[in-house]
Amino acid sequence: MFRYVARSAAGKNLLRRGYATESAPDRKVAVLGAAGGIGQPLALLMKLNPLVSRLALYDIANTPGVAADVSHVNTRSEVTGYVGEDQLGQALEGCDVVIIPAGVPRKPGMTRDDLFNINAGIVKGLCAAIAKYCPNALVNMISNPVNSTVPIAAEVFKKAGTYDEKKLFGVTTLDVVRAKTFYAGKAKVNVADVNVPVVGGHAGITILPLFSQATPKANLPEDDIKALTKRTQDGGTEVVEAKAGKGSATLSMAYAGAIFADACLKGLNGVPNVVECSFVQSTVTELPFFASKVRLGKNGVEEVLGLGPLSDYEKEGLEKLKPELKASIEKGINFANQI
Ligand SMILES: NC(=O)C1=CN([C@@H]2O[C@H](COP(=O)(O)OP(=O)(O)OC[C@H]3O[C@@H](n4cnc5c(N)ncnc54)[C@H](O)[C@@H]3O)[C@@H](O)[C@H]2O)C=CC1
Ligand SMILES: O=C([O-])CC(=O)C(=O)O
Repeated sequence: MFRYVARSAAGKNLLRRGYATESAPDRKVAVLGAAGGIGQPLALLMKLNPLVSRLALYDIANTPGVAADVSHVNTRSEVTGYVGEDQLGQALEGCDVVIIPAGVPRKPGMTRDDLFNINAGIVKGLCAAIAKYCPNALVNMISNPVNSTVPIAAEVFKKAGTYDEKKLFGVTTLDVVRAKTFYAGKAKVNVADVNVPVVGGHAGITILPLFSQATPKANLPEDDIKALTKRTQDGGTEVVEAKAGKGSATLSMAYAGAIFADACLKGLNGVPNVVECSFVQSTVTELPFFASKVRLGKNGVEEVLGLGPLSDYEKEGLEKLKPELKASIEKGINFANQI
């Protein structure tokens, strides 16, 4: 375990002095996979978040350097690096939010499901440790394929007797981030004003942006909506191809992961009306997990919001995505339950 807390000559803890946000409650956040492409910038962004008081950075390698580096940033949280399975329990103990970007990323030509064989086992192991060391934490699952890793996590928690459907989230915020950016460009509106819900799941056609509900309204022609939908669905592949074998989205994902974790922390702290899209246990459709708008509160999910009115094109997209999403969910459940 590596703890990096700046101390004055008198031994006073400098990182805990003089910040206006110190009245915010103590909140411990862990990043599992913190030395990776997403993990490093995400660690930095969480270090910048004044709602975090303790930041635990865990990976199977290279966390001491990342933790030392991030710990020098003069913000509220105390940073501790943990490396290797022996230190996973300490990293998790007392956590309010656990963010999981651990696992392998895609290379060109791969689907997210091609990552299943490696990442399913990684997620299963990490979730077993969460059940043991911080069963009440909100879990933000980034590792792909999210459509399967979230159901795996749910099964692991059920087996451990700790499952609370209000506390498990598949992070689909990057789909929303992309939909907002692409819509703003096409509609020529200020991107900061844009809202677009994205529902379904987090792979290919299971990603369903609801541009009919986008604000500010722009009345874009149907062809533009179709092109925006396709670009949002293929956003991850666009990055994978541009990186040409060096991985998938990391910087935009860290940004998206930081937005979602911040929303979770605000909900825990009692900030009213915090709403983000996320892949959660759901009764919005007949599928057991589904991404939609979710209101976050003191216990995690406060309310899973419905889809709202859909255009005919979106209704068609919704029916088309269901078989693939159902199969990915079942694949995760079956994996977690095999002996
Ligand atoms: N939900 C989403 O929107 C997105 C998800 N992803 C997914 O996030 C995952 C990570 O991507 P990158 O950071 O680019 O990969 P990366 O390979 O750069 O980093 C992954 C990190 O996980 C660590 N790791 C591996 N096994 C571990 C274990 N058992 N415990 C803790 N750490 C472990 C590795 O040591 C490495 O540092 C991938 O599965 C990728 O597909 C990526 C972008 C967007
Ligand atoms: O496409 C990938 O493999 C990574 C990812 O999930 C995304 O960027 O949306």
